[in-house]
Amino acid sequence: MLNKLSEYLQKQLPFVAYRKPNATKVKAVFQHSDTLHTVTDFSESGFVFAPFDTSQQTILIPFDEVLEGELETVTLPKTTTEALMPSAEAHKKHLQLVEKGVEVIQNSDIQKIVLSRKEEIESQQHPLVIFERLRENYPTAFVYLWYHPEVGMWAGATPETLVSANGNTIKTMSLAGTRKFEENAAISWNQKEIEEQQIVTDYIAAQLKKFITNVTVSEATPHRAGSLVHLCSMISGRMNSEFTIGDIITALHPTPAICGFPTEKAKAFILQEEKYNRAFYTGFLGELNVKEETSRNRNRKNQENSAYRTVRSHSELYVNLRCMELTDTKRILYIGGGITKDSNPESEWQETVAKSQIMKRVL
Ligand SMILES: C=C(O[C@H]1C=CC=C(C(=O)O)[C@@H]1O)C(=O)O
Repeated sequence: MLNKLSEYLQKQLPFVAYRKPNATKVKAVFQHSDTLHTVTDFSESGFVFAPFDTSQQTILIPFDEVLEGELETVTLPKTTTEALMPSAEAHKKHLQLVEKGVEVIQNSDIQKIVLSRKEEIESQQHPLVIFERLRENYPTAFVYLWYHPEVGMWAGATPETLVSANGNTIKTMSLAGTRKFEENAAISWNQKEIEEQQIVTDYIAAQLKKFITNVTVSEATPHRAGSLVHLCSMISGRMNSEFTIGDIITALHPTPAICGFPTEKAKAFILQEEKYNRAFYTGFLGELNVKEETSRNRNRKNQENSAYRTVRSHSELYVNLRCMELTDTKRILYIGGGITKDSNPESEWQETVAKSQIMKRVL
């Protein structure tokens, strides 16, 4: 598989390689042409790559060729930029952005806004080395390397599921609140963190109730993401048969975990005040409508074995967090955090620094 990935990189053809949370095998999807396929209503089948702002194009890499297996080790030099600190100017800019966010929240009905920044690092660490080290460092994350010649190259290790659908069974999570992970240390989550995660849970549950009769929400528990820990609730249910995965995706994205609440007002603030294009950061990605054929007996008592085939579809989508864009000479990291009325700008800055180290560690 390594040779094929190198060949696709060299020929500048679209591909995606990914490793699912807690899996050992890598999957890779290779597109046989350099056409730019886009998604219109999520009835398509392929690997989807969606931006934060849905007025921009959602890209699809069709399943032209899919390989699955162990990936050979990349024998190229490995460096790290973990100790690299952002500039004083970036610090000041982020503090100002967060202060503005807190002020707007305190003076309006907005409860939460997720504010972010990007950080450019001069690095030519090879994409396949980045992919390998993300896999080594973050076994419980969804780790990927994605490329399309007309769009660019992205890599990441995200802890967050947007939605997984197996037939009509829908599962998702509400993830928010961030602390540094410390071995054997019990975390006492503060009111700000509990609230920011509850906003996400309530929103997701309310949105899903439009399509699911019995929505189940688990208690919030700590969810480790490399050197960080978040608060996480699992949310699930069975989608009523008149709806599709497209309805669920459209209702969920962008959740308050990466945008804010109320959605439209938070989004308007982000688009106006962040002053940069998030592009695919805080968008989502993953397998869309993978078709699985199963054979079943029409009648179990019937020894004649009149089997019939059913096609079941499954999708597994993740929120594009802890990610970077790879250009020829730079690695551009995207990082953010949830702001509420109680946010402390300096702590929010520190949180983005801690999140950036997830990526710097492998550069
Ligand atoms: C927006 C990001 O994280 C989100 C997901 C988990 C915890 C978050 C937080 O604590 O603020 C964010 O909502 C990011 O990592 O860039």
